[in-house]
Amino acid sequence: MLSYIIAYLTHKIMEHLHGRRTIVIGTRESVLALAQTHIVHQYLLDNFPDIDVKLHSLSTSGDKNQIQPLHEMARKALWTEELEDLLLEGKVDLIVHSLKDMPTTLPATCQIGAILEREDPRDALVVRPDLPYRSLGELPAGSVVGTSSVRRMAQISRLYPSLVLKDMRGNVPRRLEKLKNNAEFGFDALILAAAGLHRLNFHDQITAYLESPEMLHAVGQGAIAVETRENDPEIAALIKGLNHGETAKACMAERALLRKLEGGCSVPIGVETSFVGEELKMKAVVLSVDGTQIVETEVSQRTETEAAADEFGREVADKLVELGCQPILVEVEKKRAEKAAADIKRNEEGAAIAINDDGDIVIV
Ligand SMILES: NCc1[nH]cc(CCC(=O)O)c1CC(=O)O
Repeated sequence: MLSYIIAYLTHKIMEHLHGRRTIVIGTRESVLALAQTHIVHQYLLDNFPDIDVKLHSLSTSGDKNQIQPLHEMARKALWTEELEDLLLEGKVDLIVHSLKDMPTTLPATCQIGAILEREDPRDALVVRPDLPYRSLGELPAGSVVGTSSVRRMAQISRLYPSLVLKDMRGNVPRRLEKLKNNAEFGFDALILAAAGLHRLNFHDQITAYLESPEMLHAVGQGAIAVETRENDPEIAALIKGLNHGETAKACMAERALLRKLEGGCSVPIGVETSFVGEELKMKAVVLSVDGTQIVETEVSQRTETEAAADEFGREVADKLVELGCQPILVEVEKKRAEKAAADIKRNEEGAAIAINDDGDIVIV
């Protein structure tokens, strides 16, 4: 902690000596991360012409081959914590993230400073261009669907048990390439977040949008978050205008739900939220990994503040517990623990763990 403070103060003094204010934005290096960062960068340039804005991009542990040795402990935070260190040291002043990739609990003294207006939060189906099928339901038995999200897998297995789910990794453009190269990779379709495809101008690749009751999306999907230091009024003032009230409230509610249910392990949880006037409506689902067990609910509540949204998310979590989701959570946790034990053994023989699309932990 002391080293952060010293690094931060040194940085501030140097800046003072140089006169003009420079803001540094921290980001991952993926094309999607850079496209999202560009939105924030442009906003700052347009609204604060007297400030210099620089980018500091980093290939985070989560990005590097998307594979980590087990001793590194695969955690969702692998995507975020190296950038958070830079933030606390004052080497960057704000970080632009996909909210979906952020853990529900942030390090002390970091906070979400703004959440931008949500892009389309739905998942999208991309069918290989030479195939005629237009929906998951049209795909013939045995078709191979690529995704590495347990949430997507569980929901597809439940409705379409004859489809074959196969892990698909890599950044968004790479996944689209793998889909087209059937001879080498053997995929017939893949599922990606619509938001990522839209932001990279891949609208024309989308075969169909998936939504409830077929598929609920991940918590925070489609939203961009700006992470800042707590007690940094200067940066807070610069980014305030980026916050979109309804998106922030909907996402706070989703994150509160997940925080209450996840208990440290990754569970197939899907959500769908929308504002109808001042009423926030939330659909939420908890599934077993194979999709055979499901608990779902839909609740609406007047939600005027972020604190109320947080409270609402926790209430929806309680409702899911009342409806009996606990055995599913316990089962998922048990399987995870068994798998972890087996994998420690495998790791001794050289296996590794990786982080998938929704920040879940998988062994490869
Ligand atoms: N971890 C991958 C990730 N993180 C955010 C997005 C898409 C953009 C978003 O959901 O906001 C994606 C790719 C995907 O799931 O297809």
